[in-house]
Amino acid sequence: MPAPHEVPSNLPLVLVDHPLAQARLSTMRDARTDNAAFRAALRELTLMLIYEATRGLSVERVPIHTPVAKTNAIRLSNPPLLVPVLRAGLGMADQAHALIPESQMGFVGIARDEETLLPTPYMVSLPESLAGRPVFVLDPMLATGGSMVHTIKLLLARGATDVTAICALAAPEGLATLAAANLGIRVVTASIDERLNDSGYIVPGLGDAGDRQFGAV
Ligand SMILES: O=P(O)(O)OC[C@H]1O[C@H](OP(=O)(O)OP(=O)(O)O)[C@H](O)[C@@H]1O
Ligand SMILES: O=c1cc[nH]c(=O)[nH]1
Ligand SMILES: [Mg+2]
Repeated sequence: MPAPHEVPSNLPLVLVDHPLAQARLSTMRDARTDNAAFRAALRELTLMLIYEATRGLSVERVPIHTPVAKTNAIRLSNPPLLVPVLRAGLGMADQAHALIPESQMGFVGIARDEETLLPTPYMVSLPESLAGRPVFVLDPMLATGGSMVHTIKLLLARGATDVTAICALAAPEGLATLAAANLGIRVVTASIDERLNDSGYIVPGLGDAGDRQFGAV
């Protein structure tokens, strides 16, 4: 495993360490934050993560008139498919869609087995072909990396070649798993935390991101 904050060299990573992003993440980390405030902080953090993730997307120029003169409008020429990983990724979906309203959305449902820590998929709703389309996977937590690797393999099997994993926070172990899987993706996250504990939770982390938003199941 890499030491904390060491990023595997074959895994492009954008660390969104802006103070406003760190403030929202701190609200999410605080055990006193209730479900509603947690959801609000995740929405706001998602705005900043998507802002950074979209920075390099291709754009096209379309002639328009302002009230004063002719100019070129700029719009995304190939908007990403948004793929929230249920449940916890649902809390990022609306905000991402609000920022990129022309995007389509697919869905993947995975629950981690808390004994084995292996991903247990229960739902896939994705377009047949993803060739030529950027894809943003939305999941607040990258812990062991098992759920993210499973999701990305579903996307690659449909022809995706441009995948970005967008996470509120990531464990070094999960980044190492992604790098070892060599899937050719990039990661956008607001934090690389210290480690996983014996139960597979991110430390210091924020607990169970699904439960913190929607209640325990
Ligand atoms: O990297 P991993 O070790 O696979 O863990 C990360 C997964 O755990 C959480 O989901 P969880 O399984 O708790 O499901 P939930 O969103 O329904 O709570 C989280 O949202 C990720 O999908
Ligand atoms: O810390 C963790 C690890 C996996 N999933 C979560 O929701 N939190
Ligand atoms: Mg959960």
